[in-house]
Amino acid sequence: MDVYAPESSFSVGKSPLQDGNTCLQSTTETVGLGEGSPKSERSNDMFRDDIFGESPAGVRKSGKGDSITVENSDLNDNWDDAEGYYGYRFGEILEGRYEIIASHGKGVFSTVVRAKDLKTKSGDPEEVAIKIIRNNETMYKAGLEELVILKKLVGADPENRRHCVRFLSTFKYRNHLCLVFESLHMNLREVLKKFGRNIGLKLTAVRAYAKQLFIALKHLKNCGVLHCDIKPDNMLVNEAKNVLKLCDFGNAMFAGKNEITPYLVSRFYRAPEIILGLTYDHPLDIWSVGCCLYELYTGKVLFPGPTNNDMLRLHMELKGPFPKKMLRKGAFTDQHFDQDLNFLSTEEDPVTKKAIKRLIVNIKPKDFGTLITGSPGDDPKMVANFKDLMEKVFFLDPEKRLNVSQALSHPFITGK
Ligand SMILES: Nc1ncnc2c1ncn2[C@@H]1O[C@H](COP(=O)(O)OP(=O)(O)OP(=O)(O)O)[C@@H](O)[C@H]1O
Repeated sequence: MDVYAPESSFSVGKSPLQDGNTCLQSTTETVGLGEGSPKSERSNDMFRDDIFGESPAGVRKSGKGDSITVENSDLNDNWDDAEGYYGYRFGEILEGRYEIIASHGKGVFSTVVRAKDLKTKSGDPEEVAIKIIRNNETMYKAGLEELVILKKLVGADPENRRHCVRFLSTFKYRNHLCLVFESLHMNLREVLKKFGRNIGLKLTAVRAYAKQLFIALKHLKNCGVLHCDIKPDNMLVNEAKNVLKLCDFGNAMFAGKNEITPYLVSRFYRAPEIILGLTYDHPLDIWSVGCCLYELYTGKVLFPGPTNNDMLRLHMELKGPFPKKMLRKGAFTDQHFDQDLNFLSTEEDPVTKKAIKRLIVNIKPKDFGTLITGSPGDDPKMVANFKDLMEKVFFLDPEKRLNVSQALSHPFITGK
């Protein structure tokens, strides 16, 4: 299989019943939900709120959106709400060119709208997505950083084959930085909700998405970019759901000497090197992709820790104790381990309700096989290959973790 070959159509749900739409089993483009494709459900998704770090509003590098109380920089701008989100209207034309037709979603950092580009080269209107950054100095600056990364990624992919959402242009409108992208249909959190709640997607769909994600990661690596916020919410698919693109480069940074912070990446998808305070690099994104692939296949979060300390315990319950060498290098190791490098679980005393530390020794790793059992109809060889890929992605030590080139040539991806 040519890993760079475009994807043909496939169905995503595990069974016709579960899909609630028998069309999903066909290989035609009627795979979508048809009329009234869902507007993003992100803003009222309780689950989504829970995946952020200890900090209430998630983590943005350079303080971007990290529990920031946003002061509207210009209270005379009565088109903004109190939090600096732009109060757009349907039918409104931005930049004399983009007519807003629907909403795509809302994040900590922006509102994303669907718009018609009325000034295309061909003369036919085309749909675009416009990310309207909140009117706030910190977010504006962060938006400019995102722009630098987007330009780098698009410049290095002239043929649009690397599965990163296509950045088209930028403009400033009523004090908001606006980023224009190709418009996609829905994010994978929504796909999972619609087609795979609690039971996940078909392994063939997971494989197709995995391949495209690794192509995106390879592109990021070639450009020296770390995404730092890979999660199903930041993966978009087209209407046929056979093309996936990575989006939201708002946390992305160039690899190199970056600030050590225990809250980078949404918590469930956060690699152990981040939590322990080691230097980090491309393997951190591989870890997040691994968490997402497991979640896509099973419909369940692999490491649903409510705190960083719980996350480390869950990591060890799957993979066994951390290598001592790794722990010795961590800037935050002493928050979670004693002097002899035994794990200290932070728990609530049932009587006093105060936080106490409990020493945990002899943590035994699980066999990944018990977590991935395969679903009826799955090719056993493909299931075995998937397990093997997962085992290699979840090396606690980032230096031993599967790298993106190895991932692209892994039998689960190549089918060989
Ligand atoms: N090009 C696009 N096409 C379709 N939908 C999109 C597009 N870009 C973004 N969206 C939708 O808008 C949501 C928010 O986008 P994005 O993550 O870039 O914004 P954000 O403000 O940085 O959010 P977050 O709070 O997650 O960091 C996405 O999860 C997705 O549902």
